[in-house]
Amino acid sequence: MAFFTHHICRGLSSSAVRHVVIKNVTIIGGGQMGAGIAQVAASTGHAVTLVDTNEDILKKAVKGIEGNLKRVVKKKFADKPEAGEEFLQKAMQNVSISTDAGSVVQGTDLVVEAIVENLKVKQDLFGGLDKVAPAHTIFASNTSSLSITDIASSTNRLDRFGGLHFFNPVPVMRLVEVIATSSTSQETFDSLLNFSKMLGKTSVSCKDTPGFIVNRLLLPYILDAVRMYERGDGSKEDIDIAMKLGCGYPMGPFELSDYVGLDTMKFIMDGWSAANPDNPMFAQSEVLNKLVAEGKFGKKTGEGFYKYK
Ligand SMILES: CCCCCCC[C@H](O)CC(=O)SCCNC(=O)CCNC(=O)[C@H](O)C(C)(C)COP(=O)([O-])OP(=O)([O-])OC[C@H]1O[C@@H](n2cnc3c(N)ncnc32)[C@H](O)[C@@H]1OP(=O)([O-])[O-]
Ligand SMILES: NC(=O)c1ccc[n+]([C@@H]2O[C@H](COP(=O)([O-])OP(=O)(O)OC[C@H]3O[C@@H](n4cnc5c(N)ncnc54)[C@H](O)[C@@H]3O)[C@@H](O)[C@H]2O)c1
Repeated sequence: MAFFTHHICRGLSSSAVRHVVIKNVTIIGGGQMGAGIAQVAASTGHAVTLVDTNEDILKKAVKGIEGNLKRVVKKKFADKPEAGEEFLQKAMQNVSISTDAGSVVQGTDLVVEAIVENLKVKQDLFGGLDKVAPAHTIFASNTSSLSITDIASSTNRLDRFGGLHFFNPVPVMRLVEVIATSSTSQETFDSLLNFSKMLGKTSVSCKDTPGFIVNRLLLPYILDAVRMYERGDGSKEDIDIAMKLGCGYPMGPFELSDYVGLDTMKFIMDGWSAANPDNPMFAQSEVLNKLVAEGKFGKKTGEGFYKYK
């Protein structure tokens, strides 16, 4: 009931409350999610700096963004190739890269973090950035499963901190979950909603609860599929076919796991298992542990539940 009232209040007051106009965005983490968020933000007119500790990953991300945009342009501007070329040039000019987050946040309105799913690493990153980012800068995490409140606790800007949970692949998936903690200001919440709208996404919000809406429902489904496979009740191929043809899902649970990344999936599981040690849902999975130990993280490494080479 408390949540309902809170939610309505946010909705009613949103038109009256000012929001920060987000023009300059720093995205930290140049992997699948960071690159996707950068692509969408750059192609909707935002000046984007993509940051990663690994320069090769940044180069790969920029190449990937350009390749994706070329595909989009070819389709969207089929009758107007010049306008398409101009769109591509503008979007690519909006993207710059850096390996030093601290030096680029000076001029940024919003930091979106999409680094490894580890609380301590995220806290260290935000704690450091909090000391150097301008006062008006909003911080947001793209975490799949961690508490936004816990991540924000490493900073002194609890009112300017929220969750922006995008879905993979970002350019295609239309949803963003916008999460306010009990300390997030209305202005910050509205700014994040407005930013999501500017990216062309539909947003939903919920309390800062484990997995928010989508992953709270998706995680048990995927883990049940893994247990079913481990028990030998069905092959992974048949389980995938069943969920695609029986439910109309675009990917089966094993294809989706490989797509998300088995390393990320294990980070999520381990985090929830530590928080809920008695819940059998989060018990260790032998199959998942083995694949991750072998460096088979799914599509991004060429092998996971399936081979992609
Ligand atoms: C235990 C833990 C479990 C929880 C994990 C949680 C993880 C996380 O927090 C939440 C998630 O994200 S959950 C995950 C949520 N995600 C899901 O559930 C995803 C489920 N899968 C899907 O929706 C579809 O299989 C895809 C959209 C991936 C591919 O579609 P398809 O029909 O099989 O193949 P297609 O015909 O080739 O592509 C169609 C169009 O998409 C375009 N495109 C494709 N990839 C692209 C990229 N990387 N970039 C840009 N664009 C890309 C492509 O160009 C084409 O565009 P066009 O304009 O039409 O020519
Ligand atoms: N993969 C998905 O489907 C998905 C969907 C939604 C949300 N998420 C979340 O998004 C985040 C990133 O996931 P991903 O799939 O893009 O991971 P990824 O492994 O593809 O990319 C993570 C990137 O972060 C970089 N990195 C790590 N620590 C860093 C630091 N301190 N500073 C700068 N860069 C750093 C790594 O070099 C890597 O390139 C995670 O929190 C994940 O839970 C993932």
